[in-house]
Amino acid sequence: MHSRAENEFRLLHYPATPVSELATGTATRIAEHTDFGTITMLFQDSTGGLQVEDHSQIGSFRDVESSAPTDIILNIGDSLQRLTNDTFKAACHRVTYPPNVKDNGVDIIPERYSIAYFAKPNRNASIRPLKEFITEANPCRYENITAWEWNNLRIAKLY
Ligand SMILES: O=C(O)CCC(=O)C(=O)O
Ligand SMILES: [Fe+2]
Repeated sequence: MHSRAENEFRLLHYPATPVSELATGTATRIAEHTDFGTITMLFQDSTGGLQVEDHSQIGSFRDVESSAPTDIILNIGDSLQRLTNDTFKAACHRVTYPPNVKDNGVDIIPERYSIAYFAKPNRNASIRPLKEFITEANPCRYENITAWEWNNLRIAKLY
């Protein structure tokens, strides 16, 4: 399913931004979203600001703090959620101001660098739920669609 290595590699640079703009929503670093592929490997610098939504409390986001810049954060993406028929749920995440900046009286959040490696199924592969994840109690939840069709549907919705 990943034999063609149709993956994506993204180098991100977020410029320094006033806290007030992020707090009021005039600016965003990256708005909440799920990734489209199966698994994303994420490397972040020490600036912070990455948050993930708590599946048990939808709408509430928790800070993801790395203990070292060499830490790798693994995110589940939509394709793995579909393939596993919701057994593994995609992680909804976003980047905003780092924890505690408001209390520390910081006006400008420093620039931020991160690297994301998106593992994606072969474009022509179906991401219909695998039969191992379909049971009477958990019937098939997703239509048959290729990874590329799904990718393009998500892009069309975002932009
Ligand atoms: O910069 C980050 O840590 C997150 C980037 C991200 O979520 C993405 O590019 O999909
Ligand atoms: Fe992402």
